[in-house]
Amino acid sequence: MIYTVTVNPSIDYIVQLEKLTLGEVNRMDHDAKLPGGKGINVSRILKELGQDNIALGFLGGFTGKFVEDTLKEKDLKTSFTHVADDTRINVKIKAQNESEINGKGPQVTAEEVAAFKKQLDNLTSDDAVILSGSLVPSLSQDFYFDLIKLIRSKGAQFVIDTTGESLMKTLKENPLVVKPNHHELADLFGVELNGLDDIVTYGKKLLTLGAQHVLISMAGDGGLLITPDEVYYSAAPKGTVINSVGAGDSMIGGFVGTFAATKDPVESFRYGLACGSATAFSEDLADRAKIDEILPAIKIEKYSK
Ligand SMILES: Nc1ncnc2c1ncn2[C@@H]1O[C@H](COP(=O)(O)OP(=O)(O)OP(=O)(O)O)[C@@H](O)[C@H]1O
Ligand SMILES: O=P(O)(O)OC[C@@]1(O)O[C@H](CO)[C@@H](O)[C@@H]1O
Repeated sequence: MIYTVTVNPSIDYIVQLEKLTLGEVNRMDHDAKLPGGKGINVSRILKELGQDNIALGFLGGFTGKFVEDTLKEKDLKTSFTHVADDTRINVKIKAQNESEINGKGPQVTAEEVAAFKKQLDNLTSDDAVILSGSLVPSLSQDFYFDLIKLIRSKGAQFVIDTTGESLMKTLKENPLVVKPNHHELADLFGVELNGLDDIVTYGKKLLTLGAQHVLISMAGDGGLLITPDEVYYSAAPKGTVINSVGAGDSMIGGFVGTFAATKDPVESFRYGLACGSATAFSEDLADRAKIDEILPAIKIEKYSK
């Protein structure tokens, strides 16, 4: 089974207007309320790909109820730990450019954390856990790392979508895949990356440090897959970007869901790219029809310096 963990889910409140003027009353043209949070987005893409999975994490209050009800309507399997405080609302403003205001998230008590962790007690080597998104304020920065040690002690695989020191620290536990974008990769090593050669050089360091596969996403410039044997590159397919929120999560969902089914990293990369772009070209996350429409446009080539 694949489990996703969204410690800090959200309602994503997407607001569209032609122009945002700070300090004025602005009127929106269109809005949408979507269940959000990185792990939840991964779960939704896995479901589109027909990959059985269970979404875990913390949900609370009327906002948490909205998220849970919406996921149930979409027939997703969930097993959230309920908390007293409200799940956050993240505001995504699409105007002249895209701006996001993400909430801090609810307080989570020690009892709630213990109840959540119990769900990982029965993991086996057939399972994979995808940990994604920010932590809530009451949790220590070591929370993910402690979970990873628990997951690895059961022989299960893990994937973590995080950045900076938290990512570096987890590499020695051999994540199935890591997916920094090219800016995050540069920040990770405190360098400026000029072009694909530089990106590959630093991406390979993540393999050396312990990742099993490295995906580097580059938004409209496509992506790279680095395996111990080869490096692959694909440009992004052309299309009209409608809402790129969740493109990175979709890429992870596409990769992990396909890897679980095929164990083929290149095929997984193909689906990762298609899911990422299909989400960028959709109002909400990609659905299966959009993913299938994009797949033929993905052209992967071996990359050599
Ligand atoms: N403008 C775009 N056009 C085509 N494909 C895109 C575009 N933006 C994203 N994608 C696809 O989605 C993948 C992931 O996007 P991106 O690099 O923006 O991830 P990210 O930085 O983790 O995104 P986010 O945090 O917004 O989810 C890209 O590698 C690409 O395949
Ligand atoms: O605040 P975090 O946890 O880093 O990111 C949360 C978030 O921006 O990530 C998803 C897109 O990747 C959205 O659904 C959600 O609002």
